[in-house]
Amino acid sequence: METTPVSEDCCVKVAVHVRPLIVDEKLQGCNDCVTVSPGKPQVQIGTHSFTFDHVYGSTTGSPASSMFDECIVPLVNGLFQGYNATVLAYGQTGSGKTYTMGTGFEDGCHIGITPQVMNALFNKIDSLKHQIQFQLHVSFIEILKEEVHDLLDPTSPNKSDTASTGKVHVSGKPPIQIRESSNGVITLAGSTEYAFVIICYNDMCLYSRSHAIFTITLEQMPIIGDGRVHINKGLLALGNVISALGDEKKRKEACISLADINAEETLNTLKYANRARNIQNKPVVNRDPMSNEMLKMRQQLQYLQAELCARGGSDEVQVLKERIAWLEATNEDLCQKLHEYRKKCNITEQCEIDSRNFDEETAKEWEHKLLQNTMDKELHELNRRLEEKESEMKLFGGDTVALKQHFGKKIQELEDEKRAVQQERDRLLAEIENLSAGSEGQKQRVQDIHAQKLMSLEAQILDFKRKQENQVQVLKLKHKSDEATKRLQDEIQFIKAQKVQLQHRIKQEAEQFRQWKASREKELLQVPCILHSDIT
Ligand SMILES: Nc1ncnc2c1ncn2[C@@H]1O[C@H](COP(=O)(O)OP(=O)(O)OP(=O)(O)O)[C@@H](O)[C@H]1O
Repeated sequence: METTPVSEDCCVKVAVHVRPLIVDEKLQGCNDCVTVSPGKPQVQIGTHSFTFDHVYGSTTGSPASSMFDECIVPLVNGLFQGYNATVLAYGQTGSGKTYTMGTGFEDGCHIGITPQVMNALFNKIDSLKHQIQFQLHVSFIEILKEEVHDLLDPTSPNKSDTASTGKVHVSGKPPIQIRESSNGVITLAGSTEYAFVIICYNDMCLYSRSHAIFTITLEQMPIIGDGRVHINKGLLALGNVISALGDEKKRKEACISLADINAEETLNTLKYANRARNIQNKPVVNRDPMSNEMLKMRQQLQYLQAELCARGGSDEVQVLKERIAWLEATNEDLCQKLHEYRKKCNITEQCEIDSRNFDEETAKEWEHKLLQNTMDKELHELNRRLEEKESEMKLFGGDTVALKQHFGKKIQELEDEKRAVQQERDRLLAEIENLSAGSEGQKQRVQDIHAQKLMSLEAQILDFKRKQENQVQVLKLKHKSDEATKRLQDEIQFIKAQKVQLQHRIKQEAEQFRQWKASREKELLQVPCILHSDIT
């Protein structure tokens, strides 16, 4: 159980119950030794004066009939709120503890505290039974010679007798162990505890005893729909002398006798009771942690439900609804604008793409034209060089032919002349041969003529040789010329090859540009389709 402290501390309340002189005391001639101040909770004994919370009995004290309402009812009410309480009757033997606590039942018309507590308890349970489910647990023990015995033990042979006589009897059960837990709670290990969902007054009265501790444990669960949740658990121990000083809230009844023969004991009792008033308590509510949480949630739920109900028909809700409607309309409008903006963005973007495409195309065309121009110039230069070389070649080629014809003719002429000279020589040599058979004179004359002719021929042959040497020189020059021509022809071939390559490149570049332009135009033709699909 969780305990919830309350804000205020409180002292143990002490009430003094002064019983009248009983018959035996009167017979013994006893006199009153206790004086109660009229209308005040004060008691005088000899020279001692004590002030308590209440003083009942005697001729000048409060009537004992008001004791329950004034002292006990607040404790019973506190029990339903989850507070513990103890009512302890203290006093010497025969001072009226049993009479006051009402556990004897032998006094006929008198009803003591315990029966009244039970009566009040069941009345209250009855009035709340539709809202709260209750469970009562009772235990009843006695203390005799410092041993604790269970008076609710069903095996006890004297159970019925003790209930009727109100006297203390030892049950057959082993002594109960008194234990104190770490949080100061006193428990009675081994005691029998009776649990009652619905208990009647008479049932509880069966277990009433004097010189004993009667403990009532009350558990409460609110009835909410089908669910049952523990709220708190209160403990009311009537006459609990064991844990009196450790309990959280106590009501102390001090019973005293008026008889002067008990004056010393009465004085001690009053001193003890007076000290007990100084004991400070800090009341706490025993609450189940789960129920505590549930209670918070329930309170929150109730608060929210109340707020919801309160707002349900208020102007604030109407304003909020209108604001929601306005926000929704604004949102729709903004969505529409966003859609249109995106559409425009797409178109602008496409225009930019087109622009970029246009720029790219222009640049490409410029590049193409520049390249074509450069290559045209290069081709033109090649043509110029080719023309030059061909002109040079033509020049070389013309001279060579003319020279060839010239030398060919010359060689032919020289060959002819050489052949003619050789024939003439051969004829002369033949004539010289024939002259050997003729006259000496004739021979001599003929030889002379022939010698002259031979000389002339030899001179002619020498001339031919010289001409031939010139011819050789000319041929050497021609060879050189042929080599130059060959180089020139190679150059022309090279230039022609370059020209062919350049023309091929020009053609290739033009074709590439044409293809690029065609694909660009094709892309541009596809643009409207892209826009259409994007907008859709
Ligand atoms: N207020 C009272 N008015 C009339 N008679 C009383 C009152 N208080 C006690 N008596 C009577 O005094 C006698 C002794 O009382 P009681 O048995 O209650 O004392 P006790 O303190 O319980 O004694 P013990 O400690 O020995 O059990 C009983 O006969 C009882 O009827």
